[in-house]
Amino acid sequence: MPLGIEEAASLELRAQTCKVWWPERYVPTLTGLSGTQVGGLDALFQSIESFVLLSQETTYLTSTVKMASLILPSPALPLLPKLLTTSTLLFLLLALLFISFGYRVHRWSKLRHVPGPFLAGWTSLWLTRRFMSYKVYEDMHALTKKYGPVVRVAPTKVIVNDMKTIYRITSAKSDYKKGEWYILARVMPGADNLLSMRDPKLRAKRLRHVLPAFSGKNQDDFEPAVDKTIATLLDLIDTKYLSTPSHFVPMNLAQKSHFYTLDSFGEIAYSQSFRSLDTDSDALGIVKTGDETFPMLSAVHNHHKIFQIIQKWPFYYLLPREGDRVGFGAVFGLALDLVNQRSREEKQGVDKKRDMLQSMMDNGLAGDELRSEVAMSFFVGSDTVASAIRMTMLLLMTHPAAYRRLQQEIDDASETGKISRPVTNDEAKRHLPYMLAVIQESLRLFPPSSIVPFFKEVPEEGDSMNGYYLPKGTTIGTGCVMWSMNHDEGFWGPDANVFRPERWLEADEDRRTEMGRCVDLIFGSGKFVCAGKKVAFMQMNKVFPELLRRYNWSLPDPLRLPTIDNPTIWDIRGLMVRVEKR
Ligand code: HEM
Repeated sequence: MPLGIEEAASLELRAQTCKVWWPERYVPTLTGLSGTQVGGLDALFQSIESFVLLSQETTYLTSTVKMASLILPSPALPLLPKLLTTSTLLFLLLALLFISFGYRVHRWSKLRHVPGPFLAGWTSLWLTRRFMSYKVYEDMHALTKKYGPVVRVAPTKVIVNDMKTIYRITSAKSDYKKGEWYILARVMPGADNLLSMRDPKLRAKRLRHVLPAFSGKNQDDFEPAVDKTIATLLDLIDTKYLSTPSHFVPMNLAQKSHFYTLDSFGEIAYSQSFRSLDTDSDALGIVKTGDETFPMLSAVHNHHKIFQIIQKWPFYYLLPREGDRVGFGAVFGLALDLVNQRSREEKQGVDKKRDMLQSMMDNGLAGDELRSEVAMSFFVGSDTVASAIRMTMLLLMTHPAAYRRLQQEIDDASETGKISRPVTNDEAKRHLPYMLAVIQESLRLFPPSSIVPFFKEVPEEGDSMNGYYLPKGTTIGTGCVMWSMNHDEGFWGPDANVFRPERWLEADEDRRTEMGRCVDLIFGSGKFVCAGKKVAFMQMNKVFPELLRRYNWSLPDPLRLPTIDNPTIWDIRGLMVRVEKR
């Protein structure tokens, strides 16, 4: 039977996802085993999905077997064949089920006082389904509205929708640490990066190696690198994508914003562009790798253990590796090339570059540790800001009053010489207050990583919050509540869901600070705060003035509006815009 468009698109997505995780060299074998290309990969994908869903159940079973092995003493082993009659097997099965049930009741009872959906207290699959819907941010909002600030979302997991509590548990002095979830951020098998590293002592050491690179202390200002990329972006638009009243040239703004953040991050971090804007293509496949992996991540946010399993023998051999032409393997290869090239230059006595990579090397980072930081940075350093830029532009194009006011502010500042061409970060911060309000308001409405849970682990002695005691072994999702906190009518007022940058200018200083603290949380906070926050704001502050003073932007076709999903960051498909020179 012919496939419908949606079915075909879903199968294609699954097939693509498989290609990322099972690089090209495996795909022919897998498809050969199972017949047609898409059908075979689809079947494979379904088994992966089932595997993911069952992994949690496997964990229970393992615990059950461990408990059973304590009950069955080892001297009984030689007698085992005699004991294995049908009735003893049946008895053992029942005993296992009983122990398993007991284990679940015990686990449920630890957090029974915390409100939440009934099923969530018994099985992790409830939360997994929410993650896989890509709408977990809305679900978390609905839950906190119904149950209050602390909600149980899985047998050992809660979310907390309270700004003060989140600041407290993430503060430098708190004993909370990153939960096992963070292993999902281990981009390179076997080598942790700053984001995936959980051990507080190792993290403190890595921070010393890595943080100076992000803060820009050891290198030239990052601005020239960003200016260079903006010039390439404007050049691309001027030469290829300008529409006129009689001639429409569609431009995919979602894609170009990602090219901009990727290339400017390349310049800042490695003194070289990734040539996406130059070539107007995802030249190194980094964008594609991220886009294909994120849907997969949403299935495992609640099943990090599966990652621990596949990073070990024998699954290890199936993982992507340098030398692959696509997927993560290709990205590791790129990380290796960048590091090797820099080491060669060092040996040849080439003048030291003053970028992030050099700073990390000068601070003692080398080998796999360095490569893992580089590989991770391709994703954290570009996807999030690209998401913020595309959502801001979409909000502006759909809110003409805000759009006009911002364009006017930029025009006035240009005419009076308050901002130069290209605008500096400092000028933007001092002379474009409405633009800063637009950015804050856009980040508030669409926090870039609003479905990512960033689970934190309650300390050994447990903790009490908002009237609930949380014992050791509980983890708290501090990320996937960002949408909820930033759409809370109690905090933001009845127009919490409305894009209204003016709220930032109308508020008095105390209130503005409080609002800023709430939005700030989308970057994490305290000892877990995003290392690239300054870089992210600089990339945004510098690009909007250039885009708006030079061009007019609009959505050309009201019948073909873009579709928006959130399989980890905001993904807008079909953001085809009309760009006209002013
Ligand atoms: C709008 C843009 C961005 C947002 C919303 C964002 C958000 C976040 C969040 C929520 C975390 C994790 C916090 C936690 O563990 O609780 C994080 C970590 C991190 N981010 Fe960002 N980020 C952005 C841009 C960037 C950029 C541009 C870079 C690189 C230049 C970057 C580098 C990092 C790094 C290295 C970490 C790990 C920090 C650590 O664990 O100590 N981020 N970010």
